[in-house]
Amino acid sequence: MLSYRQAQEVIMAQAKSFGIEKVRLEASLGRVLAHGVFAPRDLPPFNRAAVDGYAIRFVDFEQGIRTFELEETIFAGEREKKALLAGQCYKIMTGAAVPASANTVFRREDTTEINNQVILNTEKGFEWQNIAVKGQDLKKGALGIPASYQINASAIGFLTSLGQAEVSVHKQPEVAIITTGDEIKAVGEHVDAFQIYNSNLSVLKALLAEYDIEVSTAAHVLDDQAELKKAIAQNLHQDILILTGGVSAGDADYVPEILKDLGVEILFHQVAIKPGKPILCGKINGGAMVFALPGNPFSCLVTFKIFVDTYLRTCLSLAPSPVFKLPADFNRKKRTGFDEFFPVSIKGPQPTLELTALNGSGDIRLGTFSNALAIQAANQMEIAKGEEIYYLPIN
Ligand SMILES: Nc1nc2c(c(=O)[nH]1)N[C@H]1C(S)=C(S)[C@@H](COP(=O)(O)OP(=O)(O)OC[C@H]3O[C@@H](n4cnc5c(N)ncnc54)[C@H](O)[C@@H]3O)O[C@H]1N2
Ligand code: MOO
Repeated sequence: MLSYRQAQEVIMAQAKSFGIEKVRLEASLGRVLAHGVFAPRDLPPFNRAAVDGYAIRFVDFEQGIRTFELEETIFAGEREKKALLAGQCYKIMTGAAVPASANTVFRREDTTEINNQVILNTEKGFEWQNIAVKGQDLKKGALGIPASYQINASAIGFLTSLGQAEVSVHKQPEVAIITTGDEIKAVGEHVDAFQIYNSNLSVLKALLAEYDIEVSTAAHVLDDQAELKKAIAQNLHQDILILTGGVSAGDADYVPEILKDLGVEILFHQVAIKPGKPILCGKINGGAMVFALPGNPFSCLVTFKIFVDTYLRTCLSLAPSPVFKLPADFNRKKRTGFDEFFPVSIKGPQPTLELTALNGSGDIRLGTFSNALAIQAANQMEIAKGEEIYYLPIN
């Protein structure tokens, strides 16, 4: 049986680009830049006053001048009318362009203005004080954001400042989800005593939405071999097909056989992890990468995070999800020789990982009260309180 890292290698070797497209900047949150974006001009584009105050010539200050003639007032977006002469100052507002004749700004609080005279009440001052100098953030022609950057709110702001109305991003894959099981109902449908709601479908849609991926098909199929075969066959042309349930050893666990019958090449079936051992991953020539995730809700979440995520990130040219280390504030023993994943919360001013209650992989609370997935390595049979362990941020 493969370890999850070996399985990730197998998945990464299958990664491919889904192409490149241009999207409006407002619609680009979560998308991954296909090309670097360069600065079309210096940023800031002018010497910008960083405070409300008075702009002077630093040479005047050096020569001991402390009282200045107020020459004119400059608001943000305005150009000055005259250059400063010795002993003169501008009143200037935050965000306004500091004229070329000035190179130091004093805060309003450090001055007294009476009858067009401005008196400095401080002996501290330096050249370019309180000025964001033209090009200090980014020089014209310099790389602003590199390719393979996943666009977040800050980047939307940055790209707007770079004057980008649209950006080239990696195309999203076409993704289909098929959930299986006679016991599964959609919310709103009547549920009998032995039936449950289709939480896996909602979880998978939400996990894909983090990449701004909207699923193209979402179907639920009963444990009926013919129906399941039909539904799978209809979706093998997609870029990614995600199934949940029906991959382990039960009498109604038809997924592996059906996939083989339909010509899907099985890349691996079962990985040495808990939860999520029954996962199957396959691919059809010229068609879908297939992930058959275990039906248990937490297994479904974990296997998405470890495997589907790895595939998506590699295809979209993103680096693998980062893994971090913090001390555990609990003891934990494990019986399997597998890598085990369990929900934890990062807590406290000197952060530690705290266990989140979860009654096994069927617990419908999933990682709701956690923000990380801790990893107990295969060979680490016991975690002692205080020991540093790896975790993957989630939520
Ligand atoms: N004899 C064995 N039995 C099981 C094994 C095994 O190795 N040998 N593996 C166990 C593990 S581990 C898991 S995980 C499950 C995986 O089972 P399946 O992927 O075949 O899934 P199902 O049997 O269809 O369902 C399992 C569980 O999950 C619930 N489920 C299914 N779909 C959904 C959904 N869309 N939303 C919410 N919950 C769902 C389902 O009702 C079951 O309770 O197998 C173990 N058994
Ligand atoms: O190991 Mo299964 O994936 O939890 O219940």
